This record gives sequence, C-alpha cells and structure tokens, in this order.
Amino acid sequence: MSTSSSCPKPKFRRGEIISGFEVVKKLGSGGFGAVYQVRKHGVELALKTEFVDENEEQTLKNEVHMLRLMQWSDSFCRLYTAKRLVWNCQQVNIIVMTLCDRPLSRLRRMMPKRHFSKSTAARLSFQLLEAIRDLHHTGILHRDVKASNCGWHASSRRILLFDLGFSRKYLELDETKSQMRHRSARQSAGFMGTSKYCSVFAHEELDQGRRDDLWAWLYSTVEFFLGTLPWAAEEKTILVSIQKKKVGKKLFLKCPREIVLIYEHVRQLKFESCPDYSLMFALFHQMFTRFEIDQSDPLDFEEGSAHFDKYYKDQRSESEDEEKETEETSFEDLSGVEMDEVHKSVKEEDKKFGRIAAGFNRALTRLINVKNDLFEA
Ligand SMILES: Nc1ncnc2c1ncn2[C@@H]1O[C@H](COP(=O)(O)OP(=O)(O)OP(=O)(O)O)[C@@H](O)[C@H]1O
Repeated sequence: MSTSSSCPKPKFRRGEIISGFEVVKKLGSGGFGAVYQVRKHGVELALKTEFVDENEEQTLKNEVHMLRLMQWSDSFCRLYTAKRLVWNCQQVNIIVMTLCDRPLSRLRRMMPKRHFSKSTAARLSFQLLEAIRDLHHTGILHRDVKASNCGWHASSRRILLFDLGFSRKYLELDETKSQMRHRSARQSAGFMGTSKYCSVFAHEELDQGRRDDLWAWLYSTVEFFLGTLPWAAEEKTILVSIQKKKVGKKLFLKCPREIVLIYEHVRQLKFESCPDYSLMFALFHQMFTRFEIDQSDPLDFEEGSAHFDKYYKDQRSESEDEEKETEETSFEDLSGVEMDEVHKSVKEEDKKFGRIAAGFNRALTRLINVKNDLFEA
C-alpha cells in the first residue's frame, strides 16, 4: 500500500515542449502523476504524466484505458492523445485531455462557510451523480469519488469526473451465456479510496461495488450542502469509520429531505445491487421544483451569481500546496487491477462493455484523432 505524493514525477519546465505541447504551468500532482496546463495551436489542455517503471504501478495505463471507454459521456474529459515517450533519458507516459477550470473542492472552500448555496449544491450533486451513473453503465467503478477529483468545465457548464487511475471494471464476460455478469467479491480487496469519503465497507477492505461510489458521492454531497463532515478533523481512519457507522441517518437530516430518501435507498444496497438511478434522479427533480431551481441560473462561482463578485472574481488560484486538503488517499496493491490487460485489443474490451458505448467511442475517437499507442513502447 502506498500513499499520496510517494513517488517521483516528471518535472516539466514552463515553456518546455512535450510531444508538441507547450507547458504553461503545473496544476498539481497526485499519488502517482503530475498534471500540467499545456497549449497547442492556441488550445489549452491538461497533460498528466508519470514515470514508466516496469516494477511499479502505472496508473495512467489504467486511466487512459478507462477514459477511452468513457468518451461517449459528457461527464468525462475528452482524450486527445496518450503516449509513451523518452524525456531526459527516462520513459514517461503522458495523456492529454480537456482542461478543467478548478476542482470542485477548491470552489467549495472559496465560499464563506465552505459550502455552496442550496441551488448550486443540488445541481452539482446531480451532475456528479450523472457522471457516476455513466461510469457504472459502462461497467466501471471509480473507487475514489470526491470533489477534488471533479473539475468544473465552464464552457459546457459541466462537472467532469477525473482521476480514473484506480477505477476498475465490475463486469466480466460469462463465456457460457455470452453475457456480462457482476464479478464476484474478492475475499480481501485492500483499502482503496479516501478515508474521509469512502464507504464503511471500503474501510473494512471489502471489495467495492456500485454502492461504494454512491456512498462517497453521498458524503461529498453533504459537504456541498453543509460545508463539512463530522470526521473532517479525525486523522485515524478507524475512528472515521466508527463515526460513519454511528452517525447513520442523522448526518443527512440537515440536507434537503430528498437526500435523506436517497440515503435510505443507498443504505440497503448490497455488493452486487444495481442502484435505482431513476429513483435518485426523480428525487432530484422533485428537489429542483421544491426549491424553484432554474438550471439556467448562474452557479455560485459563475458570473451573475450573488457570490461571484465577492468570493470568486478576483481570487487567484491557490498554490499547489494550499490546494490539497488533508485527505489521506491510500491505494490497494495494484496487482488486482491487471495492468497488462491494457495492452490487449481495445476492440475486444469495447465489445464486452456494450455496443452503444463502443460505437460512440469509435466515432469520437475518429473525430478527435486520438493517437492510440496506449503506452506501447
Ligand atoms: N483535466 C484536468 N484539468 C484541470 N486540472 C486537472 C485535470 N486533471 C487533474 N487536474 C488537477 O491536477 C491535480 C492533480 O490531479 P491528480 O488526479 O493527479 O491527483 P489528485 O487527485 O490530486 O491525487 P490522487 O491521484 O493522489 O488522488 C489536482 O489538483 C487536479 O484537480
């Protein structure tokens, strides 16, 4: 098990040209990779990179594979290129994707009580749920849902869910029936996720299913509405887990009542259960009507909102050090992720994960001219 910021990452200089992309600035770094803002032909994009070490995990291999499968959905970054190249005599993987404006976690912390208005919280939570539904419909679990893994994409007015490095397919092909089935639970899956947001099942290192992404979404939603979680200052993971078990429904009572009903649905889901997304979206629509939320109204951080001039307009980006909340992220032993699978035929994988998604994916791939070397040396 390794923790955030534990491995060295390529350090690109401002103005340096990486595979035709000019480095503008560093946006941040995570457990395994660093993310830079880059430019090509006047278009600003995000470039994520990691060193290639055959003995270590290469999460970008997994990320690019999953991101390719998600090209049909509006809730994920467009993938422009994915390559392995030599930089300063070392091999690095890079992926270039849509540039988001700011992570949601930072936008939330810029509000005075660190929570969004009801209208913004409801709409952002809804969009994040859409992203999770799309991922699940493609047969993938995220396993680290949280606001710092979401970026705001201003021109489309959408949340984009990123950081798919630790996502995993939960479906497998049942050869005898020629249809997909849920993978059976592994005995011990290791810890995966972020202690502050993960489900109590993830704390117990049980294998994760769709319900676990929804638990992380629920805890993130509480933060959108209320600005904090009761265990925010708790450093010991075991005590976080105990608090989560103890608080139960009480945690959601200060949120809109529809969130309480969604909690009631999520809490009865089993490892293999298929969540009732329609029910959850219907409850959101009920909430939008009750609060008279108009989708075209500006969100708190958009020009025209009551908060924009006061809290967002002149705020420069926080520095990389300040932007990281005290969220310890730990990862399981990645041997379970089967990185070698990435090298197998993408077409074969697409077939497994549904003709519709694959059709969109292929059409989009042609449109955006993805250079698909998938890190093959
Ligand atoms: N497409 C993107 N556009 C803009 N910023 C991005 C994009 N992808 C990632 N970032 C930012 O880059 C930083 C590093 O992201 P990354 O996904 O590598 O790590 P992380 O989520 O911070 O950490 P970890 O991987 O350990 O969970 C984060 O601040 C994230 O908001």
